[in-house]
Amino acid sequence: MKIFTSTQIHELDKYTIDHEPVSSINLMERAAKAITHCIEAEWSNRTPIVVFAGPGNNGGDALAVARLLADDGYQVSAFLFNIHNKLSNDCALNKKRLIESKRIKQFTEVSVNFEPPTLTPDTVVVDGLFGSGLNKPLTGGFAAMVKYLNSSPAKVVSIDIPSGLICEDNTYNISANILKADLTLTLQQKKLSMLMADNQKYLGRLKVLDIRLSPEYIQNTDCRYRILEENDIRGIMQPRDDFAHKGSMGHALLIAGSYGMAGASILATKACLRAGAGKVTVHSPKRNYDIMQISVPEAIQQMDPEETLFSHPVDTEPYNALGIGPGLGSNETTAIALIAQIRRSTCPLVIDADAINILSSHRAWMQQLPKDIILTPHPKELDRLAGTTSSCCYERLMKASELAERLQAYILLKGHYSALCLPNGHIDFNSTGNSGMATAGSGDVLTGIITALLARGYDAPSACRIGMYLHGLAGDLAAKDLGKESLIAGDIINYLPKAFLRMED
Ligand SMILES: NC(=O)C1=CN([C@@H]2O[C@H](COP(=O)(O)OP(=O)(O)OC[C@H]3O[C@@H](n4cnc5c(N)ncnc54)[C@H](O)[C@@H]3O)[C@@H](O)[C@H]2O)[C@@H](O)CC1
Ligand SMILES: [K+]
Repeated sequence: MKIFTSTQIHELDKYTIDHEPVSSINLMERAAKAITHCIEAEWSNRTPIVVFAGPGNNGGDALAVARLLADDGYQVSAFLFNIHNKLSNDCALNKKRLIESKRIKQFTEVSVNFEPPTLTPDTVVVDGLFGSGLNKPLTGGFAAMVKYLNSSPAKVVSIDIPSGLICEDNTYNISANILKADLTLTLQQKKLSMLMADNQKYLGRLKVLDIRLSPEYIQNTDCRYRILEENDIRGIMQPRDDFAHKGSMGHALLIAGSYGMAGASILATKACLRAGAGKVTVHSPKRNYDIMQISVPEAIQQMDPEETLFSHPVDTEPYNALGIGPGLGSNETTAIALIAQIRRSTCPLVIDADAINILSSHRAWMQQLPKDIILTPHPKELDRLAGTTSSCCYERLMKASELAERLQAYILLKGHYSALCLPNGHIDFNSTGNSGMATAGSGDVLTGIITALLARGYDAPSACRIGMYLHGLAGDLAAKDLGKESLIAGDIINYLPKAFLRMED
């Protein structure tokens, strides 16, 4: 699913009007009907409804919803905020239609003073103050209104987007001036800000309503952001060749696990095997030999000359991909071995965990990273790597994207909607996964999976897309059986076969 920017949404709206063709007022009626339908499915007509409409088309939607609900027997009061005496055409037309329909209990147009109504816990507020046209944070009277609604006991349904939340960049927005909805009914597609962890508190439950905007525009318009769905992944997954043998399915090398951190290398290695690599070699310090041999008998052991850490880069000639970092530690000897390893590697590379932390504390080395390298930081690792301390998810995402462009690398920023930042500035969001996967070792599993896919011959973007999707899907399947609370990284590996099976259906 493509994620359009607010500018593109505006164009999509216009294109639909011109090409379907449909008049803009009828398109608004279509949206209003879909919204009304959802509200009626949730609340009976004994529910008092208070509608807050702004001066633009979001307000137009809200006034149309007010009329439709009143027509269906709901007790509706509506407030239209027209402080600059300027309404969009369709908002003005819907104001006229609402007044003419006469079913409404109360309609108030606010130009200067606003006497807030009493909102009871059983009231449903329909928020149509601002939608995708909001281009700066709310201030003054509108900010005060949001605060009043946020402190009221009423349930809030936001049309398109909670008022005050901007579709893309909320870096300088003020949390108190953004409405906290209980239900957000967004039109046609999710907005970028809805994918950010720090904005979830405003959305409540989120539903996407299809209002049949031009499929042609949607298909033909290039888009910086998209959410990867099952079909996108099915489209790039290759069937396993009937004549495959272990030599043709790729030989993956993992350099992982210092003494005391063998678990990370065990998880990455098992995941790599389960993700279908023909052969997996794992390089670890001598003292981890027994535990590795016992835990993953399917893997080939390669021992570092050091007892407790990674110290010697290896020849990557025999391997088709290298994953490095899980449980590696950040000892200076390891740091020097890491950069030497990166320099001499001739195969595709995945850099994770401690390997990322080492690069963060030796930033000059970043210039030596080969093109097309994959980095899989979680937010804190990204902050260290990019040298930022932002608590704003959008700002962090933009930093990750800039870094991906600068390094010509693939940066997979892990999170609920893991974001794959591509060298061309585009960003693909993952749609699988759940909060149960926020557990130690989950990232090591992802590294193992992506390394396997690279070794099997997928290119870097496909390996990242398939890898994060399957990782999340395995987590979802595990959570279905086991619940989220007790999920551990090993469960993700155990459910990886089922995730593959699902994709083969
Ligand atoms: N895009 C689509 O596909 C459709 C959009 N529709 C509705 O149209 C909405 C977008 O309408 P508009 O583009 O008219 O935009 P909005 O209704 O979101 O708001 C636009 C108005 O707000 C003002 N404004 C912007 N930032 C402000 C701020 N910080 N403080 C005060 N005023 C501010 C603008 O000057 C403008 O007057 C959507 O959210 C949706 O609800 C629907 O009618 C149907 C189809
Ligand atoms: K809104």
